[in-house]
Amino acid sequence: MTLTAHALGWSAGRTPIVSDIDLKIEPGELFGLVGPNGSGKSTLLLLLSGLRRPSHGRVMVGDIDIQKITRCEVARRIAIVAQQLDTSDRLTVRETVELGRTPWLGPLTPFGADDDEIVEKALAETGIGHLAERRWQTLSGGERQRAHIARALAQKADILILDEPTNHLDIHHQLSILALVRRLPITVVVALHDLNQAMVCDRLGLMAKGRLEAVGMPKDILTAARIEQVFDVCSRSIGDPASGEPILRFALSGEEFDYEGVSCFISCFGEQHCACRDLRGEDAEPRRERRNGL
Ligand SMILES: Nc1ncnc2c1ncn2[C@@H]1O[C@H](COP(=O)(O)OP(=O)(O)OP(=O)(O)O)[C@@H](O)[C@H]1O
Repeated sequence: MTLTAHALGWSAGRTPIVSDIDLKIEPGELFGLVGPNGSGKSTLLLLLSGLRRPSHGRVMVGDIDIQKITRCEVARRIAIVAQQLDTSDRLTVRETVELGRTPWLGPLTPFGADDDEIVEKALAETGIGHLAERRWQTLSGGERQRAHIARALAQKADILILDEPTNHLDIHHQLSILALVRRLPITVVVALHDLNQAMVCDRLGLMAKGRLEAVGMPKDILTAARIEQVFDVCSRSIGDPASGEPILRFALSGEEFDYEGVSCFISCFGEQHCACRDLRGEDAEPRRERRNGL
């Protein structure tokens, strides 16, 4: 199902937080949102999910304006795992995941065997089947995160929105959640801080200062120049020795950065800006000359 933002914006009082977002996310696409802290990723995800009412513009799910349908109708189409979700209810993990079925239940459609099966599958896919009868309050941060993802999967929506789903997770669970997300035959929009993890997305949107700075293929979005401009760090892409897949390495300006066995001093600013540009492989020869001058 297509998810479209038209001239979308949200302001806190008079302060614009997210502005002028035009974006079309295609059915089945894995769309990643990257950007520095405070750039507006979570706000945009809340707007796209219908949990936050836009100050400007609109969000369409398929050809329906999400502000014009009920919360339950939105929830059948869009599931979200937002940041800092919590509950003080004395629920078990299974009961929490069962909440994902709520949009599909009604007086004539009570919780049944099909719902049980969906919940069981969501617990298994997120690797928390063994925690099903545990109380929510006894879970670790990573276990809670996986339970939230299970609840969203159980919702069986056409679009899944995830705000930093790998937060709190150890490396095994980070990779398994990302692999799961990639396998899902639905539209997924995911905010990620790890730019290497973001490389697996079909397309990326780069947020900066509340605006969508660029949208495109990961390799075209995560260029050294853009990373430097938006994140204020130097970066270079190296090939994985086994697969040849690009891996990004980062350094703060002014840090030592090992380049082809040569230790280079990097400065992102002023005269020595060129040293950083050299690391992108644009002009290796002048780099050596300039290094002498550093
Ligand atoms: N309700 C609010 N009132 C005032 N300011 C807000 C509100 N919600 C968000 N902001 C501000 O808007 C900016 C964007 O916040 P948002 O959480 O969308 O950023 P983010 O890109 O998700 O950040 P992070 O990577 O740190 O999670 C931040 O500066 C934040 O402080």
